[in-house]
Amino acid sequence: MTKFEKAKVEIVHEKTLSNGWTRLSGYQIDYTDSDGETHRLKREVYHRTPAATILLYDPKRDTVVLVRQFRLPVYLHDEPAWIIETPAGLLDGDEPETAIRREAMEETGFRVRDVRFLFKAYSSPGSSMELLHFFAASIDTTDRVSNGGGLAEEHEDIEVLQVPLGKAIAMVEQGEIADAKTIILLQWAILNRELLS
Ligand SMILES: Nc1nc2c(ncn2[C@@H]2O[C@H](COP(=O)(O)OP(=O)(O)O[C@H]3O[C@H](CO)[C@@H](O)[C@H](O)[C@@H]3O)[C@@H](O)[C@H]2O)c(=O)[nH]1
Ligand SMILES: [Mg+2]
Repeated sequence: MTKFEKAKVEIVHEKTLSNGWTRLSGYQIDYTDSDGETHRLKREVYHRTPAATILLYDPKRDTVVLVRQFRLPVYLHDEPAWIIETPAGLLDGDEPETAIRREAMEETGFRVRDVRFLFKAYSSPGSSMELLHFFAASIDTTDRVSNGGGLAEEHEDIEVLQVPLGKAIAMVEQGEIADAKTIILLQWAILNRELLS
């Protein structure tokens, strides 16, 4: 018997509060709690679409490929806002693997050969529907077929970095890498890098 055996949820009402880049909805739900009592709750949800991210690891050099770009939400924290992340992008209706191959190429110029699906994770489940698909691939210098840098028509302005894995981990500890998906993939690399050699 789990705590939530009596719990259930009924959606009573949904209203679009904002319909810009991301739709924001206000919900009223009848939440029956673990004691069997029903309460009407208000919750707001960002309808983020699925996305994917990838660890590009060069086993010969023990380096990872990271991207640096401007992120407005970080700027609003008064922090340095050109932050370092693993390559990532929205699926835009494609299968996750197709999408991550496309994003890796657009952002870094690396053509990904074999790709390994790792896991899916909700990036912020209390407020956002975003579900991130995590991948890893081994690359070497010959797989770099263009400069990457992102799509000019979307005003993407991306710097491509090739960083020793040990240095990237030190950058997490020093706060120089502060993006959750990136930290997850770097830690996966420390635990599992022999799978990519
Ligand atoms: N017009 C408009 N464009 C936007 C907005 N927000 C982002 N864009 C543009 O939308 C494109 C999204 O690029 P992707 O590479 O597909 O996505 P991403 O921004 O890298 O997203 C990834 O990282 C995010 C931050 O960690 C994640 O939130 C996201 O799910 C994904 O993993 C970029 O050209 C970006 O400038 C907006 O509010 N308005
Ligand atoms: Mg991106």
